[in-house]
Amino acid sequence: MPRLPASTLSSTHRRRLHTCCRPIPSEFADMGSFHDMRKAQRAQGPATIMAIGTANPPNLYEQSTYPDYYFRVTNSEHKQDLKHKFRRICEKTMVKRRYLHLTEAILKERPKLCSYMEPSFDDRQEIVVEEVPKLAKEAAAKAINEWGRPNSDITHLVFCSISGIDMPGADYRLAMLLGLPLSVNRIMLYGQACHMGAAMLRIAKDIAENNRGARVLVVSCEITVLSFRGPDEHDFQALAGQAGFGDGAAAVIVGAEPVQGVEKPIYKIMSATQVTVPESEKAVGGHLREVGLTFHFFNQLPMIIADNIDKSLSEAFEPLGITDWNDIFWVAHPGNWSIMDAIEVKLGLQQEKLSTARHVFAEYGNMQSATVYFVMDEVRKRSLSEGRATTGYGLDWGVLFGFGPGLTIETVVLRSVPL
Ligand SMILES: CC(C)(COP(=O)(O)OP(=O)(O)OC[C@H]1O[C@@H](n2cnc3c(N)ncnc32)[C@H](O)[C@@H]1OP(=O)(O)O)[C@@H](O)C(=O)NCCC(=O)NCCSC(=O)CC(=O)O
Repeated sequence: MPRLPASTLSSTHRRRLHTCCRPIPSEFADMGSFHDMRKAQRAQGPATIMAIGTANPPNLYEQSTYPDYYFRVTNSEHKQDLKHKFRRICEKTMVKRRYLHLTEAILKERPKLCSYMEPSFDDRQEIVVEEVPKLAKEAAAKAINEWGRPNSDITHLVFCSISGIDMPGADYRLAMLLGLPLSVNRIMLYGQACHMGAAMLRIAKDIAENNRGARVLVVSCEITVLSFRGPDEHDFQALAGQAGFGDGAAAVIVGAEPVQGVEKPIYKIMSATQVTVPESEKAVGGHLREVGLTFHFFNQLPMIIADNIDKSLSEAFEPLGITDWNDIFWVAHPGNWSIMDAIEVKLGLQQEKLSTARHVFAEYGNMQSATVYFVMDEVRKRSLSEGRATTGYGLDWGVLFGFGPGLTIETVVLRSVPL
């Protein structure tokens, strides 16, 4: 199995890499110490993000011309009033452009996807089972390339996608496409939504800190093929979904105790928590049926999120004595423009705090769980290009914030590193 050259790793690192996720070595049995065995299995430092990669399908759609495209390909040109309404909705989103897997050519081959509610699950499923692992591979390969170590050093894979459920799953297909070792420990999370970007960091943190030497490849891939559908004048929510969601994949590599001179920390994950907001089950969600995935949300979603974010932040930052949310850098899942407006007003945030989230949303749309990794990538790149002192726009502490069906709120506390 190819590994880093022996000269690159100290003997301590070599020992750590080899103890990860393997049966307890016999030397510990002789020690007779349960405590020492447990200590040896765990990492000493915090989980650290060491690489980020992103990818999109090649088909770019400008929002300004999307209503014309959408009504043409769905054979809905006769619904001119609805098209005008859709144009206004598209403008309201503030999205400028999006990448989508579906093209006119694909839709011609699969016309059921263009109807409003024709049973079409098989057509949709055939696409996503093939395409989700492929786009995920592009993002993962970029992250692994930045990381600088061989694929064979990945010990865990945590993968999420709303779509593509199959057996063996998209995690298996991705592992094969990347040539990951057969010993890699895989977790596949299907059918969740936007909060999973943050939730997977919570999972990766637990894995990295509890398995010395673990290197976790975290991957998100969202393709909107399950939810694409033609317009209907009585379904505003479906129309709003067609206007705002985009396709994208992202990957990060997480591990504790980075190998000096080989692995380059970007952010340390200091804590990660999830909370479910009571009586908010219908605030945002979806249903997977023969017609594909339908999407639902309350118009009050921005206020529900804004009303609940302060409590999560206070609990997360209380140990650090931070109470002013302008003192931290922000890696936020944007959701939609009104959600960011509501958060900004409620917390009294300076406009620059969510400007990176707004930029990603405008350039790509809502890529659900992948979006927050695009924002994280942009924050560290802008921090570098603007000559800031740290990967967090010069600040030490930051929040990676996500929300999704439940209503589920995820709060991840990040520590930046010096640039
Ligand atoms: C569609 C929107 C741009 C609308 O924004 P606004 O509400 O500010 O705009 P607005 O009030 O002026 O409404 C624009 C047009 O839509 C109409 N409209 C608004 N609400 C309506 C409703 N409930 N039913 C019918 N029509 C409605 C208005 O009358 C108007 O039409 P007219 O012009 O004819 O008067 C926004 O809601 C949006 O971006 N939604 C995208 C979906 C979404 O909310 N995603 C959340 C992501 S959740 C997430 O990220 C987590 C996850 O999914 O897990």
